Amino acid sequence: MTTAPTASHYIDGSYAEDAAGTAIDIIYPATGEIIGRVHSATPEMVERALASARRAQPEWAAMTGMERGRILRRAADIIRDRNRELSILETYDTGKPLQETLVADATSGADALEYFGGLAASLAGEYIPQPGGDFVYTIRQALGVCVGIGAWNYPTQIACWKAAPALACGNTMVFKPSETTPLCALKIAEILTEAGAPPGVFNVVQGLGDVGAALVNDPRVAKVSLTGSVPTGRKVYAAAAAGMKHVTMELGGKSPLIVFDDATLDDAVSGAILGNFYSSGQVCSNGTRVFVQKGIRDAFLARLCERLSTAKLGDPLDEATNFGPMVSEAQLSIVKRYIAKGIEEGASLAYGGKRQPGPGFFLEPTVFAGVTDEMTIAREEIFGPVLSLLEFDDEEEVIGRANATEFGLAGGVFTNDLTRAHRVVARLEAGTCYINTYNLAPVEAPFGGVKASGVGRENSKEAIAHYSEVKTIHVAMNGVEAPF
Ligand SMILES: NC(=O)c1ccc[n+]([C@@H]2O[C@H](COP(=O)([O-])OP(=O)(O)OC[C@H]3O[C@@H](n4cnc5c(N)ncnc54)[C@H](O)[C@@H]3O)[C@@H](O)[C@H]2O)c1
Ligand SMILES: NCCCC=O
Repeated sequence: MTTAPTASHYIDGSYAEDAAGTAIDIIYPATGEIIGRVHSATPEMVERALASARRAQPEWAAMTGMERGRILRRAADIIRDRNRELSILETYDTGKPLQETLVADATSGADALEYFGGLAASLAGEYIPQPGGDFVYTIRQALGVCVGIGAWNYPTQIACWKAAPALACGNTMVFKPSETTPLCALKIAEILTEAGAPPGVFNVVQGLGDVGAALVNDPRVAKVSLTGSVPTGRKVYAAAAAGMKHVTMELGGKSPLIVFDDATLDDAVSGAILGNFYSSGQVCSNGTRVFVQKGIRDAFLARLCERLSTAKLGDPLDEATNFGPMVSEAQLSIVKRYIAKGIEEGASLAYGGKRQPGPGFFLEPTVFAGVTDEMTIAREEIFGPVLSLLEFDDEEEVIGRANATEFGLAGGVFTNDLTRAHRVVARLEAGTCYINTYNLAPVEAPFGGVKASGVGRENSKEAIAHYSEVKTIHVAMNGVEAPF
């Protein structure tokens, strides 16, 4: 299979190139090899993409929801038919093991297109009766041209989670993938065209932050949906506010995972593994602060380390591999700096911590014990395979400590006392909570953060409100009275 893209951008229903743009190497994280190259969008490419999206939007919005939905559902079917090929591409883009990408990426993208394709026909307003037979009705209208900006950890999923609700509502989109993972969104654009989306409905341009900023600042853009870090979120939110644009902000986290001493030990350890080491720890909602009640702390740590010793690091394209490399040398360096900081500040390295010799950006799954709330590794998002284990005595204490962060993306509780579980999650300051499980994100359920972790929700019926607006129409049936 060839991984090099046909061209850098996808505009107005076909691939487009402008070699004048700065070259961006595409690096396979498992080997460090350059497997392709794209060019950052020049101002001319940005203009072409936005003009195309603007041109296409009224006609796309004028189609019935049924017609738009049919195209999205056809795209979902094509994605499912090509799941293996798309999963391999996702693995080349990100380094995530094929074992994972086969079930979590293109499939999740297909779920979004299928779900919002199904909803499209039912997007309707309300009829509101008024005295004397007058009435009000509302209609739900598209916003216009939307911009999607992606992070590098889930390139297929992020493109689809943004495109599917946007397009279902009658918007068009210009999507800018992360410069680290430029491949997958191009395939989604190609598939949408194959499924029948008219030219300009979904466009992809490559580039770094400057290209993202050019899109966000353009007056033709009505909405911006960003998946990225909190610092980038602050910049993009501010730029969007200047243009009074709608936003969805899916940002970073430092989520708590609370394990009470009555939890089923192996389930709690499974939750901690899913919440720290899936995708080599590069998941926004990860429960990286694992609070374990004192009575089971030693047993928990021993079992966690025992199970980590069975992780299979290696060639991500080998389906037996279940732990891949970090996405880039740069991200690996960031994480290594955090590991050094953890040691320097007195946390005890209980497992891993080392880069794997050889090519690629492999870092061992890493566990710190004896972590305290003030340590850097307990406060900042690391975005790598580093779990911090903290101890606690009681419920009240742990809720206070769990919430003592600027982030609010997710949170989890493991306990067999379900009354306590519901009581605790009700008080966690987080957009998504888990009881006796962790890190699920089905398309039917809202996903997003509170506090600095974000604004708005992706997925579920909630996302419709973030990609459309309601128009209110008052109708008089009995003439009009006026004071003079
Ligand atoms: N909440 C979520 O759903 C979610 C999901 C995945 C990742 N994330 C977060 O993403 C981060 C990791 O991804 P990253 O390193 O790619 O994030 P990042 O913030 O560095 O970049 C995200 C995107 O924003 C673009 N960008 C940068 N500066 C910009 C600007 N001024 N204007 C417009 N666009 C700009 C980048 O080119 C990239 O496409 C982590 O913090 C992680 O938690 C959040
Ligand atoms: N599978 C959900 C991932 C979202 C954040 O990284």
